[in-house]
Amino acid sequence: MSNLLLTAAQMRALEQAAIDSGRVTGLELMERAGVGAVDAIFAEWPEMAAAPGRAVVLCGPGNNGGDGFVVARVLAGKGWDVEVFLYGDAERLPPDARVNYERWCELGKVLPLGDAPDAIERFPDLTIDAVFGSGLSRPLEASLFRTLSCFSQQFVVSLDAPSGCDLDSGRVLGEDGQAFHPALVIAFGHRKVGHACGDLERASKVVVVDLQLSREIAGRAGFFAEREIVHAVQVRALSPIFSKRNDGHKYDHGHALILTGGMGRTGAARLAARAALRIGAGLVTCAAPGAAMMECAAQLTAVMLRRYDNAEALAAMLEDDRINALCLGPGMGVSARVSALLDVALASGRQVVLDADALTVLAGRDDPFSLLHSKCVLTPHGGEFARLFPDIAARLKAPAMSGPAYSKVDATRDAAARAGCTVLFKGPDTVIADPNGKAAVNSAAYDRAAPWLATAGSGDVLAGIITGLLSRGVPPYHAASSAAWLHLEAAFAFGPGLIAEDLPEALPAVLRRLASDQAAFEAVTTSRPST
Ligand SMILES: NC(=O)C1=CN([C@@H]2O[C@H](COP(=O)(O)OP(=O)(O)OC[C@H]3O[C@@H](n4cnc5c(N)ncnc54)[C@H](O)[C@@H]3O)[C@@H](O)[C@H]2O)[C@@H](O)CC1
Ligand SMILES: Nc1ncnc2c1ncn2[C@@H]1O[C@H](COP(=O)(O)OP(=O)(O)O)[C@@H](O)[C@H]1O
Ligand SMILES: [K+]
Repeated sequence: MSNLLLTAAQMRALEQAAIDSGRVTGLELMERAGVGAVDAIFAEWPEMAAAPGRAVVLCGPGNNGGDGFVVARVLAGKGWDVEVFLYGDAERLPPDARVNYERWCELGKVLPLGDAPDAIERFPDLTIDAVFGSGLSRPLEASLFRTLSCFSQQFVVSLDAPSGCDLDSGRVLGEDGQAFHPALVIAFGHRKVGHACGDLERASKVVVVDLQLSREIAGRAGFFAEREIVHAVQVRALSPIFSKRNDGHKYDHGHALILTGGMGRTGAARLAARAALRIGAGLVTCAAPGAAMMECAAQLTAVMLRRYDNAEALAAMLEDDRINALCLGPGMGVSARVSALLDVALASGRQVVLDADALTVLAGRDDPFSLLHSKCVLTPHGGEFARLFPDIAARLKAPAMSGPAYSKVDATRDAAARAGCTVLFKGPDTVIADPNGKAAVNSAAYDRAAPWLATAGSGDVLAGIITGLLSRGVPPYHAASSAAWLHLEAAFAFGPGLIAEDLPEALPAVLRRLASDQAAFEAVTTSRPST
């Protein structure tokens, strides 16, 4: 599956380019969408393919409705009993949707959508929501939302979008943002940004119907500029950064320095340090204030320990230029002392991960971003993001009243541009952006939902994985996005019951799997006959 996440406008541009190529028409694409949707439904629920049942298809006034008419026709052709309802005026349907409306009218009736709730008494086995897709431009009328909500039973399938949800942001349009929750969403062509972030109900599933646009558009890889593209993060088996050279020395893999808080507050930094070591940093040192040395010494083994009591001591430590990545924030507290440490770390020009309290300290400054540089990574959760970027957070929080709505991806891109460094904005939908507009989403949703990752200290582990990757030479944006993916995979490798300590220990299993995927990939490529 492609890991591109498109905006609605990008999807339209791809479809238009395919149509302009003269090799496919809009009507053919609509047919592919509708036929593919029925295949996807039957793949999801094979019992439906085996025994035709009763379906309700709710169509809207645009091409999403057109897809609905195709689905109705295909289901009827397979022996289903299908009732079709239309929101709006058939005379005003766009041309392709109109053609499919007329084709359906040769087979059955179309009733006004307001009558649809009566159909519930006939116990539909399947409901198709084809009211709005990528063309949603304003909030649903309350009566329409009520009608849709009547169908909130198990087998509701939304074509392209749960109607009412903006596909650029995943946000439900409207003051109260009430969401309609289908069991299955069938995305056409590609997943859209809104399938991976925003308010989408995490229990539903998204599958993609391939519209085979690449057949029509040669060289699609370069279709969009890099800064316009959003990727779903996926660490491929091939990446050399996760394995180590056979002849490497520990210093070839970097030296990460993690600053701890005071006595009784060193756990967060120790978690980060363990994660940095597990991801392959050659050396990891925790630097602790004198009063916290005993506490750290009692807990650390492979992670080394140094003492620092103030900013001068940190500056002296950084004279060792083998230390190539720092992590500040976890458990450090918010004080003038931490602020001074921040200055030293940033002035050193090293790669720096700023997390937790370091972000709060930064946010308290008159000019939070003046010392940041391109080798920094900020890892805010929602609260820290709002402290650092209050106007951006307010814009994201305000009700989305029209589409395309401002998304978490837009917000993270704006934040990264302002900060001049990579920003990783945490949450079930973690977004990573760099100052040039590069952006990716690591979505813990659908088949990758891992709610047990929302546990104290898991963010500290993430900061440690990023620091470890930076120390190994992975550039900031890639370190942050790969770390988000590895962190989630580690949560899966362990499963429910996970606590933060388990995450670093689960990383070897994730790396082992990547290595075996790589071996499998190499076996395929080397056995493939050359042409
Ligand atoms: N362009 C293509 O070639 C293809 C498009 N496809 C389908 O077409 C969809 C996009 O079609 P459209 O651009 O026509 O968009 P939609 O079908 O999502 O709806 C747009 C229409 O709804 C109206 N509208 C928007 N929000 C409204 C609201 N809250 N209340 C009342 N009316 C509202 C708009 O004014 C417009 O008339 C995709 O999601 C996909 O399902 C697929 O058939 C694949 C091929
Ligand atoms: N519902 C969720 N599903 C999956 N991951 C989540 C969820 N909520 C939070 N996370 C992830 O858990 C981590 C929590 O980090 P953070 O908020 O900094 O907490 P802490 O400081 O306690 O470690 C982040 O990586 C975040 O992306
Ligand atoms: K829909």
